[in-house]
Amino acid sequence: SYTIDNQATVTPLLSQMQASNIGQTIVDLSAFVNRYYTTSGGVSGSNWIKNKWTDLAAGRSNVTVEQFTHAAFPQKSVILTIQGTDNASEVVVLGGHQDSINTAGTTETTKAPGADDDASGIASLTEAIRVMLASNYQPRRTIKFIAYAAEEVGLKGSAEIAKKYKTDGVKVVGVMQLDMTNYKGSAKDIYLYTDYTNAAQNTFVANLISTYQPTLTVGNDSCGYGCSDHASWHAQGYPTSMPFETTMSESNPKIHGTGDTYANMGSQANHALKFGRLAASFAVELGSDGP
Ligand SMILES: N[C@H](Cc1ccc(I)cc1)C(=O)NO
Ligand SMILES: [Zn+2]
Ligand SMILES: [Zn+2]
Repeated sequence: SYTIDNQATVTPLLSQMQASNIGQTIVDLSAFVNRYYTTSGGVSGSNWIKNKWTDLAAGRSNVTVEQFTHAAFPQKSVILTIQGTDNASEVVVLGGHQDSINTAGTTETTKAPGADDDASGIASLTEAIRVMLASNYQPRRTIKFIAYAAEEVGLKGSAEIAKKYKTDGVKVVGVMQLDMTNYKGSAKDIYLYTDYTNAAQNTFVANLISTYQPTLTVGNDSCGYGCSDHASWHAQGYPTSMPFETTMSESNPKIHGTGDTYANMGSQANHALKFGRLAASFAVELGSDGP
């Protein structure tokens, strides 16, 4: 039962979140020549996220940041864990992918800034992490933020992690995927994708938006294939949601090339802020539930 009853905690967090911080993270991540899963840029991008999230976690005894080593490629996923208190065995997952790609072929020197796809998602999550940790928020459930490696080449990072969690019997109660959050290409603000996701959780996400961001408009659409890392978790039977920046037909035409830049999104992160706020409300409302 998806109750929304943590307004006293969530509302102040959302007001502390700033588009400028999200924009800076997009700029920093898209400064790597690329973040491809097999290049030095991909390895460096992973280390950048690890260091950034470690800085945010400083001084918090119940917060850890680790890199997940993948068997088949060098780029590591990054996992920040906020350990729960009295319901810690139940886990809430929020993710985005850190890798970028240039469909012309991505070598050591090929430009693939990946500002929207998916530095924007990582940046939205990072701002949610910042305010949650700065406010010393203590969840009852365990909350995990994950920057997946190797999404562009077949959801490889998330597939390995989701399979491991299933094998280990981890009770993941909900997953949110943020992949592309800053290109405002459609009429409505947030589109909840209906395939490879969970309908009941999607209704909860829509209710989070109407409760905490009532001026925003919500639509639905579908990808028709496993279009991001939520599909890896869905395959393992976990409930997922993917709030997306546009309809499928109006998606960002610049992705997977040299033009996916912060400048080409107007050098502002106002759209991504909506998704960061949605991520924070999802994390706190689900994270605050007891056993
Ligand atoms: N396939 C996805 C991009 C993508 C995802 C959803 C929609 I709608 C349009 C485009 C991808 O490249 N993820 O990194
Ligand atoms: Zn992509
Ligand atoms: Zn993507």
